[in-house]
Amino acid sequence: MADTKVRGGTVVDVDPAREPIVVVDDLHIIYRVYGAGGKGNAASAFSRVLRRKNRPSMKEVHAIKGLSFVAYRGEAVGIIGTNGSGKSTLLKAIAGLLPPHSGAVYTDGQPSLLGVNAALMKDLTGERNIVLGCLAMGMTPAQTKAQYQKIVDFAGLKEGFIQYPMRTYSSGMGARLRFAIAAAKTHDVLLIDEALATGDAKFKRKSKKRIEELRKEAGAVFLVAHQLDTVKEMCDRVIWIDEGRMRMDGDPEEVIEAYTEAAGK
Ligand SMILES: Nc1ncnc2c1ncn2[C@@H]1O[C@H](COP(=O)(O)OP(=O)(O)OP(=O)(O)O)[C@@H](O)[C@H]1O
Repeated sequence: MADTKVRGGTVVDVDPAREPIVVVDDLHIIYRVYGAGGKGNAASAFSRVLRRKNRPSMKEVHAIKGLSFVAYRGEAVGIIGTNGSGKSTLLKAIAGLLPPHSGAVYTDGQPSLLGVNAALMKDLTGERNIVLGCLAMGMTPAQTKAQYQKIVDFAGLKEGFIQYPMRTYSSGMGARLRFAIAAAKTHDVLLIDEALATGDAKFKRKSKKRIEELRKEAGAVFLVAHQLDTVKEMCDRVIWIDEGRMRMDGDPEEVIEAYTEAAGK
C-alpha cells in the first residue's frame, strides 16, 4: 500500500514495501551567474572601465523548482524534457555535484555520474584512461588489471585505437569507452547523461544488456537521453521535467506519449 506525502506542492507516492535508493525532497537548485546582465555592448563596457565599475549584476537561474520523488532499488528511471528543462542539473544534484538551494537529495550508497564530460584525459591514450578511470572509481590495481581486457572488448574500438590519445577519437568512440569504463563496476546509483546517444545500434544493444545487469546487481539507474526510443527501451519508469518542475512520473509508454503530444503542439 503506497503512502501519499505532499512535498512543496508535489504529491509523492511512497511505497513502504520497496527499498528506497534515491529520495529527492522538495529540491531547489539555483545557479548564480556573476557579471551577467547589463547591455553587454562595447560602449557600455568601455564606460564601465572608465568609471572603474564591475559588470553590474548577478543573475540567478532557478533550474530545479521543488522536485520530489523516490526511486527504488532495481529501477531504471528515464528523465526527459525539452532543452534547458533541468535534466542534467537534476543528475548533477543526485550525484552530489551541485549543492541544493533548499530541499535535499538522499542516496543509499555512492552515486556515479557517467556523462559526456566524464573526467577522462584527452591527451592520454585509451589504455591510460582505462587504468585511471578504474582507479578513480575505487578499484584496486589488481581489480583494474582484471577488468582491463573486458573494458577494451566492450568498447570495441577499431584496431589499435586503444593506444591512441583520446583526442583522436570521434565523439561516438569516446562515449563507448566512457561507458565501457563506467559499466565495469557495479554502482550503487548509476547516472547516465546522453552517453549512449552517440553509440551505433550494436553498441546500444550491448549497453542495454549491461544496464539490465547493473540494475540487477546495483541500486538504481538514471538515464537522460534525447532519444525517446532509448528511454523507452531501457527504462521502466520515466520522469518528465518541464521548466524545473515535475510534469509527469510513471510508465514510459504513457509519459512519452504525453510528452510527444505536448511537443507536437
Ligand atoms: N552552470 C550553469 N550556470 C548557469 N545556468 C545554468 C548552468 N547550467 C545550466 N544552467 C541553466 O539551468 C537550466 C537547466 O539546464 P540543464 O542543463 O539542466 O537543462 P537540460 O534539460 O539538461 O538541457 P539539455 O536538454 O539542453 O541538455 C537552463 O536554464 C540552463 O540555462
